[in-house]
Amino acid sequence: MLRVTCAIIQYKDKVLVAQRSQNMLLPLKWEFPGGKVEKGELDEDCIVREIKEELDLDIIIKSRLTSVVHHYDSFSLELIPFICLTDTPVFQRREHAQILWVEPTELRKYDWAAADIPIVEEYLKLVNDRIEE
Ligand SMILES: Nc1nc2c([nH]c(=O)n2[C@@H]2O[C@H](COP(=O)(O)OP(=O)(O)OP(=O)(O)O)[C@@H](O)[C@H]2O)c(=O)[nH]1
Repeated sequence: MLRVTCAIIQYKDKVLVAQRSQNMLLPLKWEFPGGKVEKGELDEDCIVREIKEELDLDIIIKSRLTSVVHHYDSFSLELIPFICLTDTPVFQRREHAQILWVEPTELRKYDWAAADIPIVEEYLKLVNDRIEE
């Protein structure tokens, strides 16, 4: 099965969300940036590489969330999410239609790729648990 990593990148109180471009698979759906794990590559190395390639952003990995197996009509994937940190909000937009820093409370507004929905929910639960502590 296709292994894909994605990053919930945090900067201060915001997280980065990206809209796939019209000519990508799942056009105009929102996702967390990332990409396919290469042969022999560690998931952790993949996400750091993809974020550097797609956004020219340096990240450090904070934690890993639960992987999601999802079956789209034309392919299946395992999506492996990481919570990551960066120390600058400045990124390059190289592949996506839009990339935005948003408040976690806004995350549910976006038209997510279906595989990302459980990841958004797990992340929101973590953020909310932290606020209630
Ligand atoms: N990056 C990313 N891909 C996702 C997410 N959710 C999701 O279903 N996908 C799907 O996972 C697949 C691989 O993602 P990708 O196109 O970013 O991978 P990549 O950069 O390595 O592709 P490339 O072969 O064009 O270089 C895509 O079909 C995409 O639709 C997500 O949150 N982030």
